[in-house]
Amino acid sequence: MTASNNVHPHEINKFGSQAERWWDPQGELKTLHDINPLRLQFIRRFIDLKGARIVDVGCGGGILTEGLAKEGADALGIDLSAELLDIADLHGLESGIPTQYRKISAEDLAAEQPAGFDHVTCMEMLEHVPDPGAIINACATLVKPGGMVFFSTLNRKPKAYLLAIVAAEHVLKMLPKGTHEYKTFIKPSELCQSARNAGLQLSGVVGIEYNPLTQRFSLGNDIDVNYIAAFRRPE
Ligand SMILES: C[S@@+](CC[C@H](N)C(=O)[O-])C[C@H]1O[C@@H](n2cnc3c(N)ncnc32)[C@H](O)[C@@H]1O
Repeated sequence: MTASNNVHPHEINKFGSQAERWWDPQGELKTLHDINPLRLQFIRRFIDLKGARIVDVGCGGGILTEGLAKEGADALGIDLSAELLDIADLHGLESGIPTQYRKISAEDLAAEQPAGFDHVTCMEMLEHVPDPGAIINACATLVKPGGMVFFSTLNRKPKAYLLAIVAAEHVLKMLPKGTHEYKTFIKPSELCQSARNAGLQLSGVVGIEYNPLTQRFSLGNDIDVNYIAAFRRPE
């Protein structure tokens, strides 16, 4: 599979159609807003963001990219949705937080700038592409030796089907219907195997847990649903 066809156009259109509501913290993307501080908290366990050159792969409207830049990173967000990149740019202008965005695939950026970044983030994106392994390879190429790569995704477990699709999309309506497809979810063992094949070493993994009573997310040991994994590219 090449970079140009490692994309589901319907996924790009689906997320692009949500562009105008992307930055509404109570809107359709509320979950991404709610988990963003937790993602940053996990990332900070491994790296110093200040001055670090980071590429955020599949950045969407820039929720994480801006969060990284706010903490002093030199952050570039890449995505294939022009609508989302426009919204990300616009939000950056409004917030005054300096960020850059480009419409380019991870694979093409990796060919253009191998080892061009101190660290790489790729959150909630792998389950939306035909060949996640190719994205993992590209991320491993983009990072400098000694740098970290962070992936988050959904675990292919019945519990994730029940919570991330049945509950979140249909019962609690936290996410728009059709956001996720169970068969695209990725087991931590599969993510680790692909990352190992790409030359990355696992440094840590954490679950993002949801408590329906408090309606709050937290980091924890339960990786059955949504999880973040940190990998290092050896020197
Ligand atoms: C669920 S959103 C996650 C956005 C962002 N990473 C976050 O977590 O805040 C998935 C994003 O992946 C992007 N995407 C899907 N396929 C892609 C591809 N092949 N290359 C780059 N971005 C892609 C979509 O346009 C969308 O912005």
